[in-house]
Amino acid sequence: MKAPGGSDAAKRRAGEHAADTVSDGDVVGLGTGSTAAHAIRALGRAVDAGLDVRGVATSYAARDLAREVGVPLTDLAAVERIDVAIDGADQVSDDLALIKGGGAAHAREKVVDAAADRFVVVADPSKETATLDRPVPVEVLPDARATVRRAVRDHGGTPTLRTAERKDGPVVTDNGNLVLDCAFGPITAPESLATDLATVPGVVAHGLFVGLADAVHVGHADGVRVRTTD
Ligand SMILES: O=C[C@H](O)[C@H](O)[C@H](O)COP(=O)(O)O
Repeated sequence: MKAPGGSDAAKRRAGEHAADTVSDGDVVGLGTGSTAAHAIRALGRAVDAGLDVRGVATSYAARDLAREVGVPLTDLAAVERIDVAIDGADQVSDDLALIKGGGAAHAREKVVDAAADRFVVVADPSKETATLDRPVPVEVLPDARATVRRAVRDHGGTPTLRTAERKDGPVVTDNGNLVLDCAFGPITAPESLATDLATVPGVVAHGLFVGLADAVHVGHADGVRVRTTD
């Protein structure tokens, strides 16, 4: 479930600004979505100009784009740590908690973003909010969808199975699983909800990213504002 789109120019400024922080020799987590795509394209140009990096893709889409623009890739399964991850978000709260997974890529994104020494979020101002309140994407094992639905309701949420737009039936993730978009209203305690959802059997990964982001680069008409937790 995608957030209503912000300005592409703002996304591009944020993506390019974050790509500029990558150093020679870095292993770089390549996020998914329209904002992270600008960072991948900027990295491709930097590689053309001589930057030596290896990318770790968070989805088929990120991998295909990296190949297209010439960012050399390594496998997620082959790396133990990542120098910097650059990734988008569907919502960013005042204290840099995130909702991710609008493109159903949050399971691999969480592995990559959490493994990064520096996790940089790229966003446009439409993603900023005081309190997270969008539905939380929850990737589930297909056979666990009914039991997970019940558990989400027990935690006060309203789950909706994500359906595909140009295919009949549900969205199937890059990992072969399904996604429940779970509405909780305003999320005043994201850390405890994150723990509750992570412990439900059958949940592969959810889209609440709490305490992971080191910085958020927000693109504006006149430049980029960098937000940190400090
Ligand atoms: O699953 C998708 C990801 O979490 C994206 O990073 C997120 O949906 C933001 O995408 P966009 O930059 O296109 O708004």
